This record gives sequence, C-alpha cells and structure tokens, in this order.
Amino acid sequence: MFSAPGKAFVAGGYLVLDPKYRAFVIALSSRMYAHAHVEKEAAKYTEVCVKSPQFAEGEWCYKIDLSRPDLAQEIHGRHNPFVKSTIDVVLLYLAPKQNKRITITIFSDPEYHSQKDSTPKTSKTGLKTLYYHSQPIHKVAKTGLGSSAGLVACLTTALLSCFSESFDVKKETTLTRIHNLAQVAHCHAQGKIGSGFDVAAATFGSIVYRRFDPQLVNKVIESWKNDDLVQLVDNTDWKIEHTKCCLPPGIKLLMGDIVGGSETPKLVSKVLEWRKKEPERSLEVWTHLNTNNMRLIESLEKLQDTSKIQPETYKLSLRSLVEGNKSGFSDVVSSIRGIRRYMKIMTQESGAEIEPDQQTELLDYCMSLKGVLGGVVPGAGGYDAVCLLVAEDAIPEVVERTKDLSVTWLNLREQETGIREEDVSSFIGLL
Ligand SMILES: Nc1ncnc2c1ncn2[C@@H]1O[C@H](COP(=O)(O)OP(=O)(O)OP(=O)(O)O)[C@@H](O)[C@H]1O
Ligand SMILES: C[C@@](O)(CCOP(=O)(O)O)CC(=O)O
Repeated sequence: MFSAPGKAFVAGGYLVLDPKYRAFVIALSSRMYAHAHVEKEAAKYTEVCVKSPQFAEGEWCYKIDLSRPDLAQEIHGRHNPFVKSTIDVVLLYLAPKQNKRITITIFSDPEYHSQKDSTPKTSKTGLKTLYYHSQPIHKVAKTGLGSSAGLVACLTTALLSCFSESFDVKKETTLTRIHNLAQVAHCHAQGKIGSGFDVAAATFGSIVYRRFDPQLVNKVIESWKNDDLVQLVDNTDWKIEHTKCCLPPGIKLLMGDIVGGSETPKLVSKVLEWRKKEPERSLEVWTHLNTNNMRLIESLEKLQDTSKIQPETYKLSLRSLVEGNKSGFSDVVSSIRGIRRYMKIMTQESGAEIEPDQQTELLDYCMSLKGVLGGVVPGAGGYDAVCLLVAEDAIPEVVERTKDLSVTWLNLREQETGIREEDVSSFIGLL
C-alpha cells in the first residue's frame, strides 16, 4: 500500500505558472492511499478495477486488450477521468505483454472532502477513521487539498508496483518516474496543462517548486506513443525544481476552511488577462511579490539552521513568540506582510478576488494574535480557505479567539514526506 499527501500552496500562486518563478508548497498529514492486489492469470484480457468504497458508485473497472489499450472501456459505463487517464498513461509507458487482473482500492483521509452526508467508520485496530459518503465522488464538496493530484500520484505508484519485482519508492529514480507519469496523467485528465505544483507536492512532499515546460507534456499527449512517453519519463531533463523545504521546529500550519467557494479557472483567467493588458505594471507587482515569496523561503530556512546551531536561542525566541514578542521571527512576519500586500494589489488591479475584503479582515485579525507569524489565502486565493503559520503552543489560544468567526480549523499538520509505503495493518476492517 502506498500513500500521497495533500497540499497547502503557501507562496507563489499564479507566479508558478511561469517557470521564471519558484513557489513554496507544504505537504499535509491528510493522505490518499492506494492498495494493490494482483492476480496473474492467462486470461484473454487485462482487467484493472479501481475501487473507492468511501463514495457511492465508487468502482471503475476497465477491460483492456493489451494489443489495443487505447480502446479500454469502463464496464459499468462510469467516468472518472483521473482514474482512466492514470491507467492509460501507465499502460502506454509499460506496454505490458502478459495479462493480469489488478484491483486497486483507494482511501482518502477525512480532510479532503466535506463531511456532510457521510458516516465515519474505524478500522479494527482503531488507528484509522474514514468517512463514507452517500454521494458519488464528483458530487462531494472538496476542501482544496488537491484530491485529484493525490489520487493520480498514489494510483500511478500502486500500478507501477504491480509490474515490478523490486519496487522501492525511497529511490530518487523511482520517485522521478512516478512524478513524470503522474504529471502526464493529471494534465491529460484535466485537458489542460497547469503548473503541476499539486502533483509535485503529492510526490515529493513539502517543496520549493519550479514548473516544467508545458510543451514537453503536450507533445507526448498529442503523439500518444510508447517511445515518446518513455523518452519523456526516463530520458528527458524536465528542468523542474523540487527542493525540500519545511517549517522550522515548533512552527505549525493551521488550515482554515471558510464556508464559500471560488472557481480557480476564472481567477486565473482574470489574472492572466490583467497581465496581458498591463504588462509593465503586472511585472512590477509580480517582481515585488516574488521578492517576498523568496524572502519567506529564505527566512524559514534560516530559522531551520538557527534551531540546529543555536537550539537554546531558538527555544527562547519560540517562547517569546507565544507570549506575543515576534522579534525573533521578524523576517517571516514581514515577508508574509509583503506577500499579502502585493496579493491585495493584484486583487484590486486585476479584479480577481484573490484576497477579498472578508479574508483581509480575518487574516488581519489572526495576525494580531499572540504566536501567529502570519497568514495567507493559499493557492489561487478566494473564499475557500486561509492558512496561518503559528507557534505550536499558541494554537489553543488562536482556536479559542477565532471560535466565533466564519472559519473552521482543519485537523491537519505539515507532514513533509511525499509518496511513501504504508503499513496495511492500520486498515484492517476497512479493506
Ligand atoms: N478518493 C477518490 N476516489 C476516486 N476519485 C477521486 C478521489 N478523489 C478525487 N478523485 C477524482 O478527482 C476529481 C476531483 O478533482 P479536481 O481536480 O476537480 O479537484 P481537486 O484536485 O481536489 O482540487 P483542488 O486542487 O482544488 O483541491 C474527482 O471528481 C474524481 O474524479
Ligand atoms: C493559480 C495557481 O497558481 C494555483 C491554484 O491553486 P489551488 O487550486 O487554489 O490550490 C494555478 C496553478 O498553479 O495551476
């Protein structure tokens, strides 16, 4: 069994669409899991069944003739573009010769979806509680953790593992292969090529990310040839960057769900329109925004170093932070203020509601609280969520002081690892 984490896109929304800029994505403790079971048999066709028992009608089964895998059909007539595309891409890449029957079961942690109309169920060991929804997956509201990226990343991993005797996700080459295949599958399913930060975080964990050239993936999707895909996945430099980066000790991420929603594609098209119409001004805003994004990353790295080199000094600064003295963390505080300032300018000048007034008010209030380094509207922004960087010991007070506001803090923390192997015994009774 393998799993992939959800994400919070803390810094670099929009800019990451351009490979000139880098972004910071935090991997979260909510994960998506894929358990594979393989039966080798001399059947006339290959069968891949993906089950997602937490959702109504959550089963997609494909009968595949290995000489024409492009003709694979779902036997109930159901659609799950992300499942179908992942199977198509992995089979195009592997071009297997021997038929197999594969069953993959998907599980997702509670924070990916709204828990409305769902029932909890706990494993025999008591270690895992999952929510079972009465609606099919496409009708259940999402919270923005990147469920499709998590699904594609762990399904790609589980499928590859079915065709390899010595599969090891701890190896960098294996992870890169998973990442490259998952990016192609995710783009193909979406019918467009985004920046891919969510797939990269699902694979590599908390990272500073620079995107790939969309043409690389476009060409392969157009040609749909095994040779081209193998060449792209195993022998091409994607020129992406995924440098590990995580929060310093004692600093936690709080993700708040806001009732409301935004449509990312609309926000993105407004911003890109503004960029076209106002090239000079938008470049100026993006340059300032990028300076602050990079300052945030550097200051977090510096704190990481201080915590190792001068642990006592660091501990004292943390304690003062909880008491409301933020001076030991002034670079983080001022870079987050800078990010928000330019996000707000982008909101006002492009007309895209990236940090709407309602979020500004909430974030200003949260940032005035003891122990809070800062907060942003993650990703594309809008009315979906906020996230805060907070001293761990200040969290109970922050929760208490925001209890009457329109925000629900999710039960999440940073978990910096990307794809990893899981102990299936935690799921006994659910599988
Ligand atoms: N647990 C799951 N089982 C099966 N399919 C899933 C599961 N989770 C997600 N999917 C697939 O991913 C789709 C949702 O992807 P979409 O890109 O719309 O949202 P998302 O990735 O969660 O978005 P965001 O990045 O805003 O969080 C679902 O409709 C379904 O096809
Ligand atoms: C606006 C953008 O940079 C981020 C969208 O992030 P999210 O879907 O809000 O998590 C688009 C992208 O990178 O694909």
